[in-house]
Amino acid sequence: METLEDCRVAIDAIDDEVLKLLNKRMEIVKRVGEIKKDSDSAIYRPEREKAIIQRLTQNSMDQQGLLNKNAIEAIFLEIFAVSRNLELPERIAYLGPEGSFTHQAAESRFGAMSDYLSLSSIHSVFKTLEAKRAKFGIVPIENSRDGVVGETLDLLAKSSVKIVAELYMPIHMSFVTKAKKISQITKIYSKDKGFGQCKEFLQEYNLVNVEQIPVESTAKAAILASKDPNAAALCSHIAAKLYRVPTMFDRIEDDIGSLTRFIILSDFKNAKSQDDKTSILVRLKDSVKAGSLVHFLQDFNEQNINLSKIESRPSKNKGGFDYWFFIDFYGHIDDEKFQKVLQKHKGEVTWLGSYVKGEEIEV
Ligand SMILES: C=C(O[C@@H]1C=C(C(=O)O)C=C[C@H]1O)C(=O)O
Repeated sequence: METLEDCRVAIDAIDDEVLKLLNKRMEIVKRVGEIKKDSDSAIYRPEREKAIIQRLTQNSMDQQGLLNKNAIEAIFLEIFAVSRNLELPERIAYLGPEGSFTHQAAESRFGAMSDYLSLSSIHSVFKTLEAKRAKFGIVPIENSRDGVVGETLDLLAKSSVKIVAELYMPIHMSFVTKAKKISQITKIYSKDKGFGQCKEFLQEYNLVNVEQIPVESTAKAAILASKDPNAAALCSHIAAKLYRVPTMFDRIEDDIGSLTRFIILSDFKNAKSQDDKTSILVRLKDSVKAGSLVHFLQDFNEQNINLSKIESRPSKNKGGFDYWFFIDFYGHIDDEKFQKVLQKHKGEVTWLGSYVKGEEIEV
């Protein structure tokens, strides 16, 4: 294969094969959809998707192929999304506006072709799921730098919707503008936190004296920058793409390692996998009595269950100081050892979801 033309002929032939195989795959996917419909089971099976990616990554390594895990994930997550839509199109509600980081997280899981619903608050995402106006919801739950999103925890405590998956996404900020030169920029839009996250960049590029205008979201900032050739925005790259504002600098955040954990909400229970996490809400009968939390945690310890997180929140139920605990642990709600703990704490534990342990996704 010496010439460009030869290579292109070979690529075309391979693409024809790939397409044939994809169509063959989709025929089987349709049958899976019918089987699931007959048995009334969930379309989205994150544990199966994760197992496929792991198997293919291993295959690729064994074959010494050029595709690494990130590349395989990028291709196959899109294939899964198209497959699920073929089985049954299901709407996904997310914390908007379009171009928000949550939108980016949603697209990374549900692909570009799904039926999305942008909502203006976390509360509306929960309400929409409860009213069955969408099958899935996606909201942020914590950031590695800023801590938990209190509204999400409080709504999980009240709502019947369950966590069915989690994912961790690096939060990268871009400096976007229609201006040709940095010196032409007279104002910068972003969310207040956006300015806070990019202080060093603004200093380095002598932009601290340029007018900074805080707006409701980084996506709104991108919209405003798209309308003014002398304005810039600090926003996500998806917002820049969506509102067609060219990126001047990428990854301008001060803290490169900042990750946000997002949860995917729905109304079903996942089957067990090899690598699960479970979230529960614990309302101890006497949360402030010395030792009551210690005793509760000791029961986990005795069963050899490892916790990944514990967070206390004011219950907002009583006048004084009364706390609830949000606990994440490794395992599934149906594990025998967790059922043993549950037996001892009847009435104190609410199950919030069991799901495959999430990984950091590349964006
Ligand atoms: C096809 C299925 O449904 C969905 C799509 C998958 C796929 O395209 O491979 C895998 C898991 C499910 O989220 C299935 O459950 O096997």
